[in-house]
Formats: sequence, C-alpha cells, structure tokens
Amino acid sequence: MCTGVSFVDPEGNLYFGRNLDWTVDYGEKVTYTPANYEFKTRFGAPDQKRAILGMGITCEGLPLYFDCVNEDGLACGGLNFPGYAQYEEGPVDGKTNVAAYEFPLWITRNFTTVAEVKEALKDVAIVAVQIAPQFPVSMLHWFITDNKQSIVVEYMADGMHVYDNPVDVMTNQPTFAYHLENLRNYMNVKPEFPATVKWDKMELTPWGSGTSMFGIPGDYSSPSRFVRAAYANAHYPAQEGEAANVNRLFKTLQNSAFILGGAEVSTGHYEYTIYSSCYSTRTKTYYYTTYENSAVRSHSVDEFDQNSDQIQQAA
Ligand SMILES: C[C@H](CCC(=O)NCCS(=O)(=O)O)[C@H]1CC[C@H]2[C@@H]3[C@H](O)C[C@@H]4C[C@H](O)CC[C@]4(C)[C@H]3C[C@H](O)[C@]12C
Repeated sequence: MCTGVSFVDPEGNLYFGRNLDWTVDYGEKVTYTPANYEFKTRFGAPDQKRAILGMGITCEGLPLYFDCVNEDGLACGGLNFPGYAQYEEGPVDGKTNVAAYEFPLWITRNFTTVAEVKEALKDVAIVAVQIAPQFPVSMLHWFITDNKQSIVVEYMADGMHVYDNPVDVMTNQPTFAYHLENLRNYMNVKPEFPATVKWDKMELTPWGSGTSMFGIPGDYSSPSRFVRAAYANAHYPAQEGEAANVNRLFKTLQNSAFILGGAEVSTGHYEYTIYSSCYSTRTKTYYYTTYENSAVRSHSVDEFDQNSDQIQQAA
C-alpha cells in the first residue's frame, strides 16, 4: 500500500512525500516535464503548461506520474483504491474528461492552488482508459495539496467525492471518510509522560515514555498506517530549515513503511516500501530513498533544461 504525507514549515514552505508500497517496481525515475512540453491530453482537456517534477515512468511519449509537484507548489499523488474506485467507462458529454492515467499530470499542469482544483473538479469526469495494452487501468484515489490545504479525490460508482483533508495524510482503502472517522477511536492517545496513579493501596508509576501511545496500531494495514501517519504528522514539532523538514517527512513516512516479511499480497509476494519521497517547495527539490539504498538522493529543478520541450529523467 502507500502512504502520503504533507506539512508546511513555519516559513510557509510545503513538504510533500509518499511511500510507494508494492511488490515490484516499474522502473520509475525522477522525471521532469518542462512547461513547453506538448501535452496531448486524451480527450482534449486543456493544458496550462506548468513545469512538473516527480516520480514516474514515460509511456507513449507521456510522463505517467506516481506523485509530482508543479512550479507553483501544487502537489498530487496517486494511491491504490481497488474495490472502491470506479471511473467512467467513456468520456461524458459536457464534462472535462481526464484519463485516470493522466490525472496527476493534468492537475499539476493546469492549476496553482488546491482551491482552484476544487472548483475545477466540479466539471471533471475521470475516464477508465488504458494508456497501453501492458498497463491495466490503475484504481486509485488522489492526495492533492498546496501550502494552504489538502484534499482527497475519490471517484466511485456514485460519482466524484472531494474531501478536505485536515490531517494532511493519506493511505489506501477504505474511503477517506472512514479513515477520518476511525481517528476518533484514538482520541486517548497522546505524547505526554504518564502521571503516577493510585489503584487503592497500589501506586502505579510509568516505566518510561511512550505508554500514553498505547492503542496506536502497529500493523501495515491501510487504516493502521493512516492512524500512525496522522498521529506523527500532528505531533511532530515544527522544524526550521530544509534539512530538518526533509528529515521530518522521511521519519514520518518510515513510521508507516513496510519491511520485507511483514505482509504478503494475494499472490504470496511480500509488499515493501519501494521508495519514499519528499518534495520541498523551498528549494524545488525532489528527495528520495529506495528500499535498497536508504541514503537520501535528490534532484532539483535547476538540474533540468527548463527551456526544452522534452521530458527529462534523472539517471
Ligand atoms: C501500485 C501503485 C500504488 C501503490 C499502492 O497504493 N499499493 C496498494 C497495495 S494494495 O492494493 O492496497 O494492497 C500505483 C500508484 C501509481 C500507479 C501508476 C500510475 O498511475 C501511472 C501508470 C498508470 C497506468 O494505468 C498503469 C501503470 C502506471 C505506471 C501505474 C502503476 C501502479 O498502479 C502505480 C505505481
């Protein structure tokens, strides 16, 4: 599964990242799409030509982003949502039709803020169409964020749902509404050092910190990762500067990451955190680690040719 997280530092810079949890990689790379790239949208949806940096692959001349951020600091990531996601079978008359595979690209090419996205989505239909025979349509929901607010977009049998996301985290199924409601099961959990209590003649003293967190679920299921990510994101103290904020995002993601051996998918293969990412709008840099290499690598937009019209991928 996957976990997405964002927060804003005291200077107003957005940090946005995700774990990509799966059994295989797709050969994804840090991918830059310059503003001048000619985005041939599947159903003629408009393209407002913003430069984008993120993680993805290319197929049929198109960047297919797993997560990405544009030059104005609007971010979008796709997370699995099978069993719930249901897109349109074909383009819908009178709507702006966007193929599911181009959704993160289309959102970040066209808008500057989440507020604009929320308004535009009222007229958008997401269409189930394959980009190529080797790629089935991914059943996803999307986490979209800027430095003011974040939302979750879920397209289901009864239409599009756009939720405000007050915890700035996201995982997988079930619905976002379930995840928010589920947090109320953990209202007792807090960071404070527990006070000594008396049970009749018996005085109970804490044996250390952390016991006020009893009840936080430790497993890798989507609801449990959501709770852990929301708790960490809400309680991590504000940090100053790039390094401490990037570190904060990676620590929060690690807290919801999969290690080999913990959880199998239905085919019997272990699911693991293939990569973790952190985009900083402060320096327009995409940081990432992989399962095999926990050293943080990074690429900033300055490394790419911004005047080109070609997709560029880091080595
Ligand atoms: C597998 C990824 C999601 C990880 C995740 O959430 N796993 C959950 C596991 S579980 O079911 O909940 O157990 C998703 C996120 C983005 C997806 C990719 C992007 O949507 C871009 C293209 C879209 C094409 O339709 C399919 C290939 C693809 C390259 C997708 C492959 C795959 O579905 C990705 C990589």
